[in-house]
Amino acid sequence: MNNLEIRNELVDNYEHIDDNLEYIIENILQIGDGGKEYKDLEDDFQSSIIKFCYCETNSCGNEGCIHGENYELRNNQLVLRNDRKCKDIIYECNDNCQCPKSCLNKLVQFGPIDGLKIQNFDTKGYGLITTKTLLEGTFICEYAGEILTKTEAIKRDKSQNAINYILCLNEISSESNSNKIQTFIDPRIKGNIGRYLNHSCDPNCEILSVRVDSIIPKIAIFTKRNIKENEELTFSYGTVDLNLIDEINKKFCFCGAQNCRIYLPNLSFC
Ligand SMILES: C[S@@+](CC[C@H](N)C(=O)[O-])C[C@H]1O[C@@H](n2cnc3c(N)ncnc32)[C@H](O)[C@@H]1O
Repeated sequence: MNNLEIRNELVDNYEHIDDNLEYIIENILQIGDGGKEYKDLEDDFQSSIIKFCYCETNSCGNEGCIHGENYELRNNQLVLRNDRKCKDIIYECNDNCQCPKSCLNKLVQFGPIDGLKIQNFDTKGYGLITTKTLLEGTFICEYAGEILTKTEAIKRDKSQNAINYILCLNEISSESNSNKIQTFIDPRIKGNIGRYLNHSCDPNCEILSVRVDSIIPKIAIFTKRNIKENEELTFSYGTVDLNLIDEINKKFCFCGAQNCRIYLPNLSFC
């Protein structure tokens, strides 16, 4: 499939298996409580990135361009470059950029790949498999849900005992090492296809933080290696710190990997 020819807007044809869930194709802001923390989050959610580029080439490879050269064409498909400038954080080009419409630095913003299927894995609940083979560096989907304040994330974390969907992304600011940017996403009730991805201690996918036009990052799932058809897609939910897991929240991991850490990772709120 040639992504470049087919996609120039977000396309997501997936749906939930449970009618009580609301399918959303992008992150949305939680319902507010009017407090300062919520208002700050709302400001961030509504703010736009003002750094755009003026590149004349498809790859935005100009020296000084903050965006480009994150992806490359392999087998007629856009995949992550191994030698990209920044390993964890990606800035994609947006509508304000002056680069050509055919710019290669737009991928996550166009939505999930085709061929994802929800499957029941018994001990782990539902999971996501791919019905086709995938190259290393392929974008799978976003982990999209409600963007929460930290207070709301902690509150919901305490009440989501059986199955927990809240993901906390920690980014270290380049300006100051001590400045951590935290993003809390909950796709439990309002979420996209990414909410079905299970954890593995030896995952075949990884998460990257991707920004297009908002300060709030998208959490994007990419393959870490070539993947065969019908394989389950997994990523690591984080680290396991037994000192931080209380008995009630200790959950066994059933990933089946040789290096399995026995318990599911716990949310790191600090
Ligand atoms: C983001 S959801 C993944 C989808 C979920 N399995 C479902 O049925 O909707 C995360 C939850 O899935 C379950 N889960 C994910 N990975 C697991 C694993 N390796 N072992 C056991 N349970 C797992 C846990 O209940 C976890 O809180």
